[in-house]
Amino acid sequence: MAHDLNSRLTYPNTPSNINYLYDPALNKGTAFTREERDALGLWGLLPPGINTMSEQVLRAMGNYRRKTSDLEKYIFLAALQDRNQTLYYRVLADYLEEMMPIIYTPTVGLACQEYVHIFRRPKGIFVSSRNKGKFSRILKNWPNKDVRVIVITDGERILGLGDLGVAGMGIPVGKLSLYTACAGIHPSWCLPVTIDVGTNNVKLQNDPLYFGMRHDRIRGEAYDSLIEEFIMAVQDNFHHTLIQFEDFGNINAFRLLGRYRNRVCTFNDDIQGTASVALAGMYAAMRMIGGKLVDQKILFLGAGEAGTGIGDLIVKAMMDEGLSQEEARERCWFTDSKGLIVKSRQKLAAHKVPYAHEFEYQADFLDAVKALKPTAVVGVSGQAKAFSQPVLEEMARCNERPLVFALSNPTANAECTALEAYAWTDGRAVFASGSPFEPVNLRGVTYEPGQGNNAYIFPGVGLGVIASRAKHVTDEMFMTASRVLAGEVSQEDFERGSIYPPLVKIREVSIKIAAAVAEVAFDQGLAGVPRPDDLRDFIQSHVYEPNYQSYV
Ligand SMILES: O=C([O-])CC(=O)C(=O)O
Ligand SMILES: [Mg+2]
Repeated sequence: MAHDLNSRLTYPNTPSNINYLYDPALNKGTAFTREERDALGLWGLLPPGINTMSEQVLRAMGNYRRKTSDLEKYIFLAALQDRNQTLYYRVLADYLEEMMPIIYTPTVGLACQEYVHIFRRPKGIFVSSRNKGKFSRILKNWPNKDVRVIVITDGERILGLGDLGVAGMGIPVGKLSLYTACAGIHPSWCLPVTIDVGTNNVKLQNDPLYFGMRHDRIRGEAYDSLIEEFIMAVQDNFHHTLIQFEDFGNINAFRLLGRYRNRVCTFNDDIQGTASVALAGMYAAMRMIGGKLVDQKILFLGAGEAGTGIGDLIVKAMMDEGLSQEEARERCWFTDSKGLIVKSRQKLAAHKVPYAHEFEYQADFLDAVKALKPTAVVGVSGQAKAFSQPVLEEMARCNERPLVFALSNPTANAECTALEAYAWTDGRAVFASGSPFEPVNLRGVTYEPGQGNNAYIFPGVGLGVIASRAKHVTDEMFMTASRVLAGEVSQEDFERGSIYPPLVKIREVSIKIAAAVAEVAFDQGLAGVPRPDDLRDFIQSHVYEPNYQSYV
């Protein structure tokens, strides 16, 4: 079956000779064999010599490393994806650690900010307020009919960078590259989507090169009906398609998740994927330093999607360990832009209410840390440097091993750097960040903290859901993914200061997560296929390897 998948021709019609060179899904460049050149009429359209894929990788890497800025590297890889998809995924698979910070956070953030300036070719599908009533027809314009996973954004909250309108498209594109690179989801199954409902970013609206809708963001019923139309258009056109919501604003994200999670196959990565990777970090930290999850007192900086998502999943995990919901919630505390969330605060958004405890209000984060003495601080605010020296020193004063998760993205938005986390806690912090940091050397000790990024979660969860054809994506699937991920962290990882496995293992880990998630789908009666005898084999049979197919 694996062979079938990897040798499958994805072209809908019979391609002409030139399509073999210009369709990125078909192109092999100088690697077309003699026999293929004979059969497809390619002689003369290529230099006469024939390269192996390894030689092509060598050339691509030479060109990649010649680029002197990260943005240029991003543009190079985007162009490689546009011309030779197989080689692009080969290079990603072979050099994932090196390329992850380019195709993903932090550089993808910069690429979105510069999107309308660096734009070459469109990737994915754009629907906008202009196309209202025609979404289903627009999806028919997409050449691949077997779409299994969509990542959609409306560009309102791109990483910690805010409203980037249609320029948010870089995010679905990047996430789906990771679906293929990390979990071997076939590229032809992947569809990035941006729904352009306008932007409130005045700078973009006034940029002469901006090519999104220049009106303010549509809100209320008009907005909801565009989303509804899109969700229905997906059901009309494709079967069993997972829809991942990405980087929507808080004002919409929770409501949409609530509305669709039991109707279609969907999840919100910023709420649920981030929650799952953070919970995995907590589980791994408990293995590393001893202690129990239920004994933690967690203070979140930021009460948006990530914060609430993490809080809710941690509460479930604590309930698994015997606490009541009430008791579990009492171990999670939140601050937002107005300070500590407590009972006496007026007009709290619905998702914050369960965490409004009886306590003295604190306007300032440092004061909240001093008053509460948390065992963990989790930064999900997008506010660079909010874990200041006094905050981290206070954490180190009341904890032998304070947990410090600076999860905001990209790197420049992290609540503290790795160096700050170690330097201001005498090297005792258990640190994780959403975006990558270089290893830190402090007084002769080297720390290589892990990346607590949802990239460890969504590709594997997605593969498990796609393979099992699960009807819905459940919290149990994310909790299972957290346990599997935490279990993959080795003693060696702990010794270098990491509570996540190294990125080189991400493919192997994603496949384990996928098998465990599929198991949950079968156990919960949500699967759309019969339970296979060997789950591992079954998952493996859905995994794409970036090798050239033979055309003769
Ligand atoms: O994309 C990432 O690196 C993680 C994420 O979902 C976000 O920050 O919005
Ligand atoms: Mg996101």
